[in-house]
Amino acid sequence: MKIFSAEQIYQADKSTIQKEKIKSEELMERAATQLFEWMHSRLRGTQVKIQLFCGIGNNGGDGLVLARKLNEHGYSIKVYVVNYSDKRSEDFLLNLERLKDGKVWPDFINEESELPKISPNDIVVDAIFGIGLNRAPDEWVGNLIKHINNSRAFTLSVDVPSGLPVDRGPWEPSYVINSSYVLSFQVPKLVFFLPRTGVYVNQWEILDIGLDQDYISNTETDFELIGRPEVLPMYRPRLKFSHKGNYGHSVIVGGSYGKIGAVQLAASSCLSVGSGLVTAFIPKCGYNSLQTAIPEVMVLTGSREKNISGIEIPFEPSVIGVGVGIGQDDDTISAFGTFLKKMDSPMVIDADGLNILSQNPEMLSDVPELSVLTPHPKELERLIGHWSSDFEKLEKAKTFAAQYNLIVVIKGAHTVTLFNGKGYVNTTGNPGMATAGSGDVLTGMITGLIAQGYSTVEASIFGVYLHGLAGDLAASTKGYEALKASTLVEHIGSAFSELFRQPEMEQKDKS
Ligand SMILES: NC(=O)C1=CN([C@@H]2O[C@H](COP(=O)(O)OP(=O)(O)OC[C@H]3O[C@@H](n4cnc5c(N)ncnc54)[C@H](OP(=O)(O)O)[C@@H]3O)[C@@H](O)[C@H]2O)[C@H](O)CC1
Ligand SMILES: [K+]
Repeated sequence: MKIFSAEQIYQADKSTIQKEKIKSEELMERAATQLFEWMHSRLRGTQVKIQLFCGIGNNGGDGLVLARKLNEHGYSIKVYVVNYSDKRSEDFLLNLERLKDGKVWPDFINEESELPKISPNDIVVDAIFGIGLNRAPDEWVGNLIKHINNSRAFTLSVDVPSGLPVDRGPWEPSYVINSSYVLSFQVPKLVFFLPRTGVYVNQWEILDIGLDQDYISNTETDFELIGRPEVLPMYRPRLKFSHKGNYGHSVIVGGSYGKIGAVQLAASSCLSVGSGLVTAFIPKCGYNSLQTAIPEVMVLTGSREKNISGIEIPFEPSVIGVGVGIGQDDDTISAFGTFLKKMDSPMVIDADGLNILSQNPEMLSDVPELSVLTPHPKELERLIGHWSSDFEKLEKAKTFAAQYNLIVVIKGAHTVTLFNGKGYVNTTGNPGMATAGSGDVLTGMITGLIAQGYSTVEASIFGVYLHGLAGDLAASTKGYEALKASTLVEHIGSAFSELFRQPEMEQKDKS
């Protein structure tokens, strides 16, 4: 699903109004009707107090229409207009009159007003600011937002949490609504998925308000949300008359004394995702344990006992996953540098492989083009430097990826794969996956997919999605805390099956 910028959403708005020959107020009515139906289908007339805080723009206008409809259906409502500007939108004004026609008179809140009482049992509708927010809210508006947050009432945000800009980090982090639920019009917003801004969104849902489909399908976006519909077309079915030679030979290079398990996890994930053959290159100390743990994996060792000091692969691998558990011994660093120079196969570089690159940036130009780097935020910071917002991080990482013609997979709650100026935002996974070895599993999975002929970017997007799905399936039986990286590997097969589960079966499961 495409993730539009605010500008593109306004454009979609305009295009819908022109094409359908409707007025903007009708689109607002349509949007707010969706809001009302969402609430009404859940509340079914419950007499809970609903406090609606409406700004003076179109986000506030949506709130006023919703208030009118709730009132018409007998709900107990209280409406406040947060009067932060004289520049009220036309549709706001029109709907203010319509609300008054229904004998609902809002209280106007300004700088001098007392903060209204909000009980934790109330429902707050947050329609103060939408995607039009373009500067820091005034202090008194910020204080109102803090007051709403402190009330602990269930807070339903219209389109976006108020105070959260959609194309940058917030000016003042405490002046943003902590939304219990965001009902976002037509498209998800990027800020829902980024670590510093996603924290304001507990849950979100899209409301389809029928914006122009032609505009939506013909417009290129900088970011895309990756769900099942996006990954299914990437899947490469295995052919009946194929053999292991058709599915590539992966090499996993890594490990050091005490960290052979990292290679074990990567190699077994690589096999489980379908790589035809897998060879591991490790220091001698890991030979017995690795051969015993995974009989399917072939093992090559270097000359040293405890770490890698030279890497010789006596064949041309389809792909190389390198860095897991490799350590940062001086000899390992120079072995890694030499290896990068002589190899042409695409690589998936993780962990200390990345740390070696950040300390020896001259090596970056030797990384084969279109290889994949899989940093977690700390490793990324070592590679690209500090950032002050998620947006700056994404821009810097995009520039870095373009400079070396690489794919950068920024791991996190919503892992973002960056390639060719575009970001692919993953939707699977859970906090149980924040555990030792989880990254090694991802490295193995992406490597194994590349071995089978997936392009490196598809392998990254698909691998990240499957890894998260395996984690979700594992968590459904194990819970978050007990989830181990090896449990992820065990669930890779079910993750593939889950991809092809029919919607009817899902329905049946729910009943
Ligand atoms: N296509 C859709 O998704 C539809 C969305 N709708 C809703 O419309 C809002 C966007 O409405 P808009 O009026 O453009 O913007 P806001 O309501 O977010 O803000 C109103 C104005 O407030 C001014 N502003 C911005 N920041 C501040 C601030 N910190 N303090 C004071 N005032 C501020 C700004 O105007 P200026 O001229 O003063 O800059 C804003 O324009 C969207 O989120 C949806 O809820 C439609 O209802 C249906 C279609
Ligand atoms: K809002």
